[in-house]
Amino acid sequence: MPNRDDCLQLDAHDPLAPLRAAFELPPSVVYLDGNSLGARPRAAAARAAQVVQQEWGEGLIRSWNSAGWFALPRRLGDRLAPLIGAGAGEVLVTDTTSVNLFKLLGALLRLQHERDARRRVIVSERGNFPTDLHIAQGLARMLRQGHELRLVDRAEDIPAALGDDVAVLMLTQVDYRTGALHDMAALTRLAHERGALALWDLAHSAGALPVDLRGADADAAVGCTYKYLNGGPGAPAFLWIAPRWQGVLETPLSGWWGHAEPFAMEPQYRPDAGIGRFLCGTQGIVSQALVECGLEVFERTDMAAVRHKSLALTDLFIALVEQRCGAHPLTLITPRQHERRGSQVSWQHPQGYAVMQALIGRGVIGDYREPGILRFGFTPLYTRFIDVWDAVEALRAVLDGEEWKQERFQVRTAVT
Ligand SMILES: Cc1ncc(COP(=O)(O)O)c(C=O)c1O
Ligand SMILES: Nc1c(O)cccc1C(=O)C[C@H](N)C(=O)O
Repeated sequence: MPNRDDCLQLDAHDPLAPLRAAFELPPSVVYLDGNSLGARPRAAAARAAQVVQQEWGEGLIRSWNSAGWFALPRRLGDRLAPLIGAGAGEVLVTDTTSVNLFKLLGALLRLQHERDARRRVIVSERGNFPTDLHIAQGLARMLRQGHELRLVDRAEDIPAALGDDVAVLMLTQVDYRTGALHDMAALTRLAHERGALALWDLAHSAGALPVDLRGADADAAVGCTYKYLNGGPGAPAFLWIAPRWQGVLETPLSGWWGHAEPFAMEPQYRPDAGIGRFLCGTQGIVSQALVECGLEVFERTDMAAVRHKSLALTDLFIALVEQRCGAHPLTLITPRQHERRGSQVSWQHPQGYAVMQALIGRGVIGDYREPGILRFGFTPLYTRFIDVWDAVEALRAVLDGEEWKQERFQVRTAVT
């Protein structure tokens, strides 16, 4: 079993180690929550100042053209595309993940309705991130055509749920609670064999592991930029549409930014021929601009190297927790098999909330999800092997010393 010096050696030989300098991280903190909010790229502060002072302050309205503001959602989409196995002109950075889900699910349901109106079921997992399910529920209610959500409790039950009434299989590739990774290609193939379309949420996979949307033959996808892509709090999300559906799918949010000629100011909506039709209205440019700082860092490595380190970090974390905290009631809920694991590790503990607060009190930042889940995200661009060691030592101290029993660690905050 590795010791602290071994971890330092692993860092010394890590080809990704130099990338940590691209991020601002407090020296006293071990940050293991990049699966919720990624760390700040150092370049983001200067970029924000440039947008606010020069582009907005001096350029004023001219900056929509001269600073490329109007083109940002497409330009960022093209820059993000290689990370998710997409091509140029197939991705937009825009709106939120929830809103993009609404647009794409609405578009896919409409397409299926035209092909076979009996297909009115959306299949997903009960454990999917709540917003995905809420958006589907809201759409189904709004459409008033008898659409419904069919939820399975276990991934093994997905095939049986894909009956001939299914319109869309809507899944999140990496589960936000357990970190379990779906086989996107196999499930998409199965959906297609059954006549359904496949819509993927990449919130916990984009920037965390190699994603191949085209290779998997997926139909559409959404994802966040504020997690592993380090775009900043509330940074705009992204959406992808398969080449075969470009110019075919219609957005239910037909706003002027998606018009073929926004500045023709026509009263009649006429969609852009390509991905642009999935824009809706004016974008938050300060937030958009910062996404670029996160994407730039990925251009200094490749996703195979990121995945290699991610698995090494999560393997080490699992092994050390089992060895050094083995006397405590911690249950691993993340799959051990590499092909089934994203870039996070989750443990269930009867006092999970208080344990996480005590850990944060020691400067080791993960987060907590119901029921009783301690969640640790590993971002290979900036997480070191020594961070893994120090996090496990802090967890051991919290558990051995029963620090979590302190009153202050029982207080529930709004965001956990
Ligand atoms: C799988 C998944 N989808 C969507 C979201 C969030 O969507 P939004 O950015 O619209 O709040 C999250 C996390 O917040 C998530 O984990
Ligand atoms: N989107 C978040 C937010 O608005 C506030 C706090 C956390 C988040 C998150 O991203 C949570 C995250 N999607 C999760 O997996 O739980």
